[in-house]
Amino acid sequence: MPYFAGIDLGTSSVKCFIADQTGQKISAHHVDYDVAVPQQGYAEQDPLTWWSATRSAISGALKKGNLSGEKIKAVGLSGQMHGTVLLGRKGNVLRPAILHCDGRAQVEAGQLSEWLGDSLFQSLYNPLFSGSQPPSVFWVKKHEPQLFEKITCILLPKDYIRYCLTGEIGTEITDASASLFYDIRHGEWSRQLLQLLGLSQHQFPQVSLPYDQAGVISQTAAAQTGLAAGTPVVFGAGDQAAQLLGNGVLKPGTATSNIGTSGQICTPSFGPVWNPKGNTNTFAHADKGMFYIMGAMLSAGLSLKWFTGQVLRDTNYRELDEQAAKLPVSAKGPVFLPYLCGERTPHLDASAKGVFFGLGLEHSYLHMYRAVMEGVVFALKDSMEILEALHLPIHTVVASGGGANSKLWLQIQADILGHEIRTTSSSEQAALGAVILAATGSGFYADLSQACEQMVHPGTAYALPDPERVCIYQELYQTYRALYPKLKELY
Ligand SMILES: Nc1ncnc2c1ncn2[C@@H]1O[C@H](COP(=O)(O)OP(=O)(O)O)[C@@H](O)[C@H]1O
Ligand SMILES: O=C(CO)[C@@H](O)[C@H](O)COP(=O)(O)O
Repeated sequence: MPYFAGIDLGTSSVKCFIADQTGQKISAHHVDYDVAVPQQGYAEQDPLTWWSATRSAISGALKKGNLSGEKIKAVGLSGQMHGTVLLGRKGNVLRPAILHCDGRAQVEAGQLSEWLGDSLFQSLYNPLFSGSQPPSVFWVKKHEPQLFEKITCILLPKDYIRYCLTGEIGTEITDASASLFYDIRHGEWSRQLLQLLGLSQHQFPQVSLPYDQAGVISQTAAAQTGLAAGTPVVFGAGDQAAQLLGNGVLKPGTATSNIGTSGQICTPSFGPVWNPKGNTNTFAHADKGMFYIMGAMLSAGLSLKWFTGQVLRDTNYRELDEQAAKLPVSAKGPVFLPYLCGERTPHLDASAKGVFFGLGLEHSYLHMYRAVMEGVVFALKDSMEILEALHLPIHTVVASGGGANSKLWLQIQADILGHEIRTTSSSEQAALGAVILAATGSGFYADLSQACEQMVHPGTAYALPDPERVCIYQELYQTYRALYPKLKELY
């Protein structure tokens, strides 16, 4: 039976997931890394650390499954989006990557948006935000001008890993459209932005389809990973398109509620959706011609990781979940605002900060633990409400990302979002999406729909909204919503 490998380069870890043609997990291994914060609001990772972690994740997965590299018929990729990897003339990394959650370039995002006005917004379909590529590159131009002059190539995170695996430079439409250098309306790298920043088309990779073959595993990468030289590698997709795919969500009507390091509500559409308020994103989906619309928060799983790691100093989620689930839900709070790194949807404010509101002597660490989970879901509800106001049909919600491992968090999502929450059988949805791209690109399936039918299966975990808790959370959500406008000035 043929096996396929999917590599998902997350913000907290890189995962290598090996599956057979039915999507069944054969083996998986992940390697964690940190986000460097050299100054307040900055978020960086060294691409060389990604590559070394990816090598270990691949060789670890092969070893755990007792597999030789020859068993893997094709490799696909998924990865954190929007971030900026800068390469020099010899393909050398010029500086640490500036990540999607980096808040340093808020001024630059504002300046570019102001100078280029509505025509830029209309061609990108998305507002620029700090952490997306154009403001980050503009920041480099202003603050590191000598380094800026050395830039030969601007890449997205997972595209750097593919370059290490194959020696070939390239990108694909899901990640290109989310770089915010790509003019969705005209289907090319934005001439306006390139001209303004003094960049040329040659500094950007060619844009392919996610399931196209990008190259093969090189001799060097084979020696470093255990994969066989010559194994086909497909381009892959940005992690939101990949997790949609790994959940089998290709058509409108279903949304994913993703709690990874960051969090997103995403739903497919047949074309880009124009949102004049600019507080959602419209990016290309993995299937040719399809799009998805997304509301994105910055600190989802990260909020819980921060609270358990830095405050409780106890990361036993299972035990904490069990105890917190016993507390009655109360409309009196406390309420947590999960803006630890600023926020994207709906506020687009890199200066926003995390807050616990309404603490009293009656509250314990468990109330705070659950408030963190609730605050994350309130932020996802903000996104859901905007998508619904844009008349996007959402009949079914599928939970995704590391947060879907928590039964309590699934229930909180059902009660706050007011939808039944389903899951799929895989706990590595974005990596499974990368596997699906590999299986389709290597000709094993005719198209992505057929691959999803065969490789994505319903999970046993689900949660139904409880009418009483739904009412209590509606009240608490009003408090949550009222807090940001009152605090904005103080931030
Ligand atoms: N059992 C669990 N209970 C609650 N949260 C969990 C659990 N397992 C993972 N998580 C959350 O999932 C997050 C990681 O999700 P993941 O999708 O792996 O992130 P990324 O792709 O960004 O690396 C963690 O930060 C943590 O908050
Ligand atoms: O920023 C976005 C989507 O806009 C995220 O999808 C990032 O790409 C990172 O995802 P995680 O590592 O948090 O899962």
